Amino acid sequence: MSKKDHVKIGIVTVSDRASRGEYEDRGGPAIVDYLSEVLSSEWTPVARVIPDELYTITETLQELTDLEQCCLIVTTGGTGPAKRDITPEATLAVAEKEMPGFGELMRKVSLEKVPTAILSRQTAVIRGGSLIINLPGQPKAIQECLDAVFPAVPYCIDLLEGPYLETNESRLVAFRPKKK
Ligand SMILES: Nc1ncnc2c1ncn2[C@@H]1O[C@H](COP(=O)(O)OP(=O)(O)OP(=O)(O)O)[C@@H](O)[C@H]1O
Ligand SMILES: Nc1nc2c(c(=O)[nH]1)N[C@H]1C(S)=C(S)[C@@H](COP(=O)(O)O)O[C@H]1N2
Repeated sequence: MSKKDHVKIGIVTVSDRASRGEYEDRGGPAIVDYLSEVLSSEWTPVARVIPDELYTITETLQELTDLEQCCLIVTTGGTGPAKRDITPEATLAVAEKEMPGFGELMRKVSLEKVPTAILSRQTAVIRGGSLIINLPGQPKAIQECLDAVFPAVPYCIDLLEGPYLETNESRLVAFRPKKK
């Protein structure tokens, strides 16, 4: 089976309360909806809802990269300053390379929406063939952040020698400096 036939995208909700069932997870489904709208090529979500525990987050990210071989993993939640917010630390703990431009751009565009955007320490990293992107927990932050960075995501995955992601160009145009 070629990589193109089996494109997996990891979706990780990091929330104590959603993982305990105290509220319904709206973050994971919002990421699935976003990707379904933007991507025209086929893909399969691999979703997890986990608590804000360092070991659980690193273990989940390792599973989705090393075992599931997801080309892209999007996390939501746990990026703020509160004691239990440790998603960026867990992401950096499994990283081979940090991609600081993602966090910089997402905070810049988010600041046009909310003054508290600077409270998110969200980042992005590379591990093996996976790009991991952190998003804040507020479900509305998902589209706000992904619209800004997603044009660069398919080319980043090309550079990782992953699958060729295609987008619905009426919704979002992927920028590829070098055409296939
Ligand atoms: N998965 C989710 N589904 C729905 N709403 C969410 C989700 N995650 C976060 N939120 C909302 O966004 C707010 C900020 O998210 P944050 O990640 O800081 O959560 P929190 O307040 O630390 O608590 P928890 O980890 O229990 O979700 C939450 O208080 C909640 O109202
Ligand atoms: N686009 C966007 N970014 C945002 C927000 C938002 O509503 N929209 N919320 C901010 C708030 S209030 C916090 S505390 C931080 C961290 O959120 P998290 O701990 O839920 O990840 O993200 C910030 N970034």
